[in-house]
Amino acid sequence: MTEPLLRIEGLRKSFGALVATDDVSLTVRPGEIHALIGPNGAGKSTLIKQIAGGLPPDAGRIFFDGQDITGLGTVARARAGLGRTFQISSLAMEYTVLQNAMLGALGRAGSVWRFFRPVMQDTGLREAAMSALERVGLEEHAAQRTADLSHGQRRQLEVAVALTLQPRAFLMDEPMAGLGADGSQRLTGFLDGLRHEAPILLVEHDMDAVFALADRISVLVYGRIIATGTAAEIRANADVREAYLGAEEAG
Ligand SMILES: Nc1ncnc2c1ncn2[C@@H]1O[C@H](COP(=O)(O)OP(=O)(O)OP(=O)(O)O)[C@@H](O)[C@H]1O
Repeated sequence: MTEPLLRIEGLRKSFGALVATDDVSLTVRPGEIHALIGPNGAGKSTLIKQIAGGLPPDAGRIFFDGQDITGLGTVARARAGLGRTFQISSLAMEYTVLQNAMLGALGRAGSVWRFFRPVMQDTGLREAAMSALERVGLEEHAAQRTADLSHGQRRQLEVAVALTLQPRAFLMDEPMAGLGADGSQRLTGFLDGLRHEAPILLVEHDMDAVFALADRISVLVYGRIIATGTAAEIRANADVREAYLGAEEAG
C-alpha cells in the first residue's frame, strides 16, 4: 500500500473539561480525498487547526512525508507543502483579486508585506497567482476589488490563494460553505481533479459533495473517530447512522 503523505497519530486536545480531539489517528494517501464529517461541534475545525499548526495538541504526533512536523509552526508547515483553506475568509477585502492571490500566498509562507510594490512585481509569483486564478475560473476578475466578488467567488479565491504556493497536500475546511448548487458542483469537479496533484483532507457539511468525492470518509463524533471507510461502508455503518444522525437531530 502507498505510504501516506500525511499521518496523524493519537492526537488529543482539551479545552478545560472538554475533550475536543480524543485520540485521533488518520492518514491521507497520495491521490486521495479523505473527508472528515461529523455533527456541529464534533471537533473538525479544531483538528484541522492542529494539523495546520495553529493550535498545539496536548498529545500525539503529526507526520508529513515521513517527517515529524508536530513541533513546527504554521509557516514552516506551509513551506513544507501543507496548503490550507479556511472556514472563515482570510481575504483582504480592499485588495484586488490578484493581490490577494499573491500576498495571501506569501503571508502563509511567512514573507513580510512591507515591500508591497516589489512583491507585486515578482513575475514568478505573479505567474503562479494568475495560473491559480485561471484554474479556479477567476482570471477575468484579477483586477477587481475582492470586496466586489460574490460569496462563491471569494471561496474560489481562497482555493486560489492556497494553490499559488503549489502545496503537496491540502487541508480544506468547508470549501463549499455558502456556495449555491452551481458553485458547489463546479468546485466538486475541480477538487476531483486536484486530488491527483495533491491529496486533500476535506472537512465538509455538503454530503452530496462528500459522497461524490471522497475515497475515504472518517466520521468524528465528540472528538473521536467512530468509523473510517469508503462512502459505501460509511453509508451502511449502523454506528455512524445512529451516532451521527442522532447527534445532528439533537443539535
Ligand atoms: N478555543 C476554544 N476554546 C474552548 N472551546 C473550544 C475552542 N475551540 C473549539 N472549542 C470547542 O471544541 C468543540 C469542537 O469545536 P469545533 O469548532 O472544532 O467543531 P466542528 O466540528 O468544527 O464544528 P462545526 O461543524 O460547527 O464547524 C466545540 O465544543 C467547541 O465549542
